[in-house]
Amino acid sequence: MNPVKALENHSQSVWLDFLARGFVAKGDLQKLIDSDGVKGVTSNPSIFEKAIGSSDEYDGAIGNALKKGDRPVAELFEHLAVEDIQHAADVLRPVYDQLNGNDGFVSLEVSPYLAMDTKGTIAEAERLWKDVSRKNLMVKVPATPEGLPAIAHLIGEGISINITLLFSQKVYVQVAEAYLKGLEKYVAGGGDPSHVASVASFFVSRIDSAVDKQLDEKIARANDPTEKERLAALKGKVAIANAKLAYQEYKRLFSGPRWNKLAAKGAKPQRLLWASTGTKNKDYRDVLYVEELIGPNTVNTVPPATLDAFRDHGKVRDSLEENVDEARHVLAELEKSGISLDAITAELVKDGVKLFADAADKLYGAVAHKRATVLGGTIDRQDLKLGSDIGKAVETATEEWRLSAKIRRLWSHDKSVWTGTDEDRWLGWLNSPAAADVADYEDFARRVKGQNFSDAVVLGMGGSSLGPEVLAETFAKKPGFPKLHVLDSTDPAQVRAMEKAVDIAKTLFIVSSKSGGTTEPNVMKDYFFACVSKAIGAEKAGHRFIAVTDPGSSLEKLATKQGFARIFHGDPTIGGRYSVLSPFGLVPAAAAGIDVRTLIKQTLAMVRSCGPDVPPQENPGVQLGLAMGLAGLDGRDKVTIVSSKKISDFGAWAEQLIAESTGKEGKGLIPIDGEPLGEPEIYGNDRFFIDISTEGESDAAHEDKLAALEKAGHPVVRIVMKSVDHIGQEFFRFEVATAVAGAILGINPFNQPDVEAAKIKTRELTAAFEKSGTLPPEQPVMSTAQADLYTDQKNAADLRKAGADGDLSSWLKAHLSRIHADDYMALLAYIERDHAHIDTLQHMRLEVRDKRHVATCAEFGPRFLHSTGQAYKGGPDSGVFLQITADDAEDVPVPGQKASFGVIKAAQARGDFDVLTERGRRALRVHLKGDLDAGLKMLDRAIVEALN
Ligand SMILES: O=P(O)(O)OC[C@H]1O[C@](O)(CO)[C@@H](O)[C@@H]1O
Ligand SMILES: O=C[C@H](O)[C@H](O)COP(=O)(O)O
Repeated sequence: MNPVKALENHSQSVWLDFLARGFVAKGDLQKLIDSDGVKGVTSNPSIFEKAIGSSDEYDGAIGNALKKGDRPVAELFEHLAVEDIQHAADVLRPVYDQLNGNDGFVSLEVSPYLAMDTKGTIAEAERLWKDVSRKNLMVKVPATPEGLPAIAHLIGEGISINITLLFSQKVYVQVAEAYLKGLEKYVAGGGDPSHVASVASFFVSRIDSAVDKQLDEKIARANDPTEKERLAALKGKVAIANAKLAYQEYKRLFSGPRWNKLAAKGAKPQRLLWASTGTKNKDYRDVLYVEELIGPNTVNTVPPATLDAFRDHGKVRDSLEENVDEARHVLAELEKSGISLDAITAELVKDGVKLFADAADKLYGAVAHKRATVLGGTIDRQDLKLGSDIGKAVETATEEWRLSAKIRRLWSHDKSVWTGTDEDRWLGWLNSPAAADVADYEDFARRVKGQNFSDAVVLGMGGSSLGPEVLAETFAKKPGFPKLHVLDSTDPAQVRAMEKAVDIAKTLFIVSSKSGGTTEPNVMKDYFFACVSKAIGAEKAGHRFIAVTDPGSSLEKLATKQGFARIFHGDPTIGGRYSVLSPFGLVPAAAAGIDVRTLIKQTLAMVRSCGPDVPPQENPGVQLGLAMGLAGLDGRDKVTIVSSKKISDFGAWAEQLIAESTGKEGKGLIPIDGEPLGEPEIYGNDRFFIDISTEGESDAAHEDKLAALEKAGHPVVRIVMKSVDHIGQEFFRFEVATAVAGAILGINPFNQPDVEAAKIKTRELTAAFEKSGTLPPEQPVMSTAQADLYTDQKNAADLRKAGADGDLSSWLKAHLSRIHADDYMALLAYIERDHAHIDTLQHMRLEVRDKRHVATCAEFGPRFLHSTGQAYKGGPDSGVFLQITADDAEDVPVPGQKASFGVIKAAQARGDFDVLTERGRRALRVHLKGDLDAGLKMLDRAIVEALN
């Protein structure tokens, strides 16, 4: 008789420790049921990894599943696994029915990532039970300390459970106890226990592998030949002895009054299942762990090779209760040898969880890769060319992130990914795209359209303005919708320019401030509220205003009082710079007629690509973040963003995200936005390039330049967006990347401690103004008819030492001579941000870059204060700053207060400058007098001269 089939005569069931789609579909499982009497199937993450991850068997199924809609990688895997388990369960169903539900089971394991999470295990097991929806399913739960209560709970709900990763007799008793407790609860609740089944998967061969290793070490060290022999005699014996004794416990546990009471109600004993029965040591018989463990009411789940071997040459006898005393002796001998089986089994549980988690990582990585391949251009491409040093560092960190589950921890709001301060409170952005109330945005958009507004103006700063600005600059005006503008300045000329650019009587104002307390949006609101009141009457003015603010803010109160048309609430667990995919970006988007539904849909593809279930290696956000962070630690901390024409404003948003998030505690990344791409010679070794464009935009000349940079040893990241409609994908990718880079740099990427310092100084100055009507006097270090120069004593002394004397040129020369390799130079201009001024500043910065081979920034105040300003003050001390202020040709009053826009701007510039110099930064302020354009030209010439 077929030895496998013969096991039936010994009341032992054989299950198959294997599963694959084709194997079931082609009828191979059925054949084993028919010929060998196989009565069940077990799966585990390693089995699925081999089936799905290491073959192309499932590629078609993955493609089909994705045709019905994209989904997270874990869900995609689960979809395939559930289908496989259902197919196998259906093939085994006749066995189940024939044996009255006593056999014919298929097992599916909960995620190994949940092995230390009771609640998570319960939720997942319940979900799998429901999704598979087959009576002959067993959900596998590990026998970890956290798994045990989950087992009792799930059995208590009538769910059949296979307890896995069980190695020790002591834990086995706890497992049986959990089963009994669960059954008692189920029965007490009126459940019929005859529908509940359970097996305790007692692992065998892994024990021998671990014990033999220690025995071999002891044998090698022992001098006494008798001792060597005694130790050698234990090899290959312990696992079987351990299992035999567990079976004795089984007999005890499933007899006696407590059990009889349950049995009387129809409960089935929880059978011991011998798992891990494939022989690992080639010196042992390949059927060892089957032959020696044959006994009634047990199961042996065997891998296909062991099944074949046993069919071929297995010997069947009732072996399980043979030599039980000998088994005790083997374990006592082991103890005597100083080898602790308890320690080994405890280690094996941990190791088992890790092995299955490793397999799951590999599996999820493979599924993520297949998903990305099927979706193709739906997900924006990213190509990292990092060079060997940074490349290797990223590889090492990728493995470290995988091993320490950091991306899953990041998604589960674990602050220990960063500094352990309060980062867990600032992660709402991870879910904001999925949580977006698209229907509400669409309704809002319809209402806006219905009112025939000519313009919509966002009044806000930093995170509240830069995202909307990217949208306004990237998307063309939509027919029927207002043109979107953004105002983020206190410069009087800029405020007036906006007033002139729009038709006040037909404009919608969106006042955006998370805190509600930021000075700029409040004064801008006061100004335009007065303008609108004048144009259409005070009582109607509120109808033209919308507020976007966090619940309970002062802005919300004011908006309610002034009768704003609508108040959208932000999420207080999202910081400003991470808020673009929340109402702060989506309200302006909807107002401008941008298709929010499509924007969110496209974004979610990247959210899934960066998900907790996508291992670091395949996770584009993690890869970019590791590269940015590690390059930064390697001295390449100038993240140079090269945005193509169609998304030219993207860098302005990314700049805030990167600088305000990472630039603190003397560390951080300095984003460089707006420098056109140059030849390799003009760059120092402190650069990290990110080239971002939409498909088809790049040309050969641009590609050659990037290739030359790569060749010169600069790390270059290329991101190609399918179209501008994918902008949300880039917002999300960069948010994840920045959070990851923050972890690498060891800072809290969600606070902005140094911005506050400048705000305090500004408040002091404006308060002084409100009292006295003037700002406190200041003393220039040099004064001419065209310009005054200001700085603190320390800077002045240093500059004088470096040759600064009576003229502007000498001061500038001295200042610019302080720029050294790997420094950056930043122009901080508190003037109107218009095309002409942007061009002038560009000319100045490029002169500095090309002559000094350093990174440059051209920023406008006060907007950069809410953006890169954090890094300039709190980041690495490698900045050389030239602040530019000017007389305002025309000042603009702020209704209801003494301080005008011009005064506020002046106070902001001084507050900023004071903090820079207090922090010992190299800073000089030039105040241009008279005509601004003439002054700028003069300064431009002076800079060129100073550089030559
Ligand atoms: O939305 P709020 O609260 O007005 O803040 C605007 C900006 O100011 C900052 O807090 C910095 O000052 C940014 O982080 C933020 O995006
Ligand atoms: O339930 C089955 C177990 O997961 C399997 O038997 C483990 O076997 P291994 O030790 O060969 O990995």
